[in-house]
Amino acid sequence: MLNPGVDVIYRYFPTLSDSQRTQFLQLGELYPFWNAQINVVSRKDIDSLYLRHVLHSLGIAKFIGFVPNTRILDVGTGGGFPGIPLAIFFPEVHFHLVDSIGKKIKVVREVATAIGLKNIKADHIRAEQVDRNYDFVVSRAVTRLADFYPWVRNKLLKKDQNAIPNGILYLKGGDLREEINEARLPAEVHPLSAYFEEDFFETKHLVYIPV
Ligand SMILES: C[S@@+](CC[C@H](N)C(=O)[O-])C[C@H]1O[C@@H](n2cnc3c(N)ncnc32)[C@H](O)[C@@H]1O
Repeated sequence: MLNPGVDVIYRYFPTLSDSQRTQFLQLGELYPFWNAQINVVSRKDIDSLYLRHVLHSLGIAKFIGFVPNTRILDVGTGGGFPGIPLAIFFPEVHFHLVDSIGKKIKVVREVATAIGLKNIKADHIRAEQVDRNYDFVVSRAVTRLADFYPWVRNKLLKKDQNAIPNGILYLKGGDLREEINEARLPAEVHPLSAYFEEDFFETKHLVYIPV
């Protein structure tokens, strides 16, 4: 099957504005360009950018519609996933993208500047060193939940302003039971196959941990 292009994003999110559609379209040129210089997405995956990276990141937007001025930390964002697709989707929400590898943050900044994203700040810093507070922490494929949770549990604001309590929204593949049991957390697991019909999502989940 041919790898889907930006149309897969337009199809699952039919109410995007013209400027959002343009921004998503621009990602299709920017990521192959930057990825050839600084590896942020596995090279075999770059042809499936929209399905495996952009749409996957937007699984979070199917689960929750953040209210304006929500503050979100993306831990271990790499080249900007899930933070950049979410920042395009939620232009009135503030995103802080961090990664411990500086050259990945360079790619995030270059992409954000090129598409005119104003609602993100990207910093080369380890998650453990971030000293601000947020409504939600988002992340994809960084480390096991048992290790991840201690990095971020003190960074969540007590006061909720969204439809669900503040917490962690973690995109994960594979069998999660062992990991969730190990972390001993009150995690909810939401299969992304409930939102997206492509085979890729059969094994993909969104883990929500209210804090
Ligand atoms: C497998 S990559 C995933 C990148 C991105 N989230 C994605 O899904 O494409 C994991 C990333 O987490 C970053 N990372 C690992 N530990 C970190 C920490 N303690 N603080 C910040 N970033 C970290 C790594 O530098 C790497 O870029």
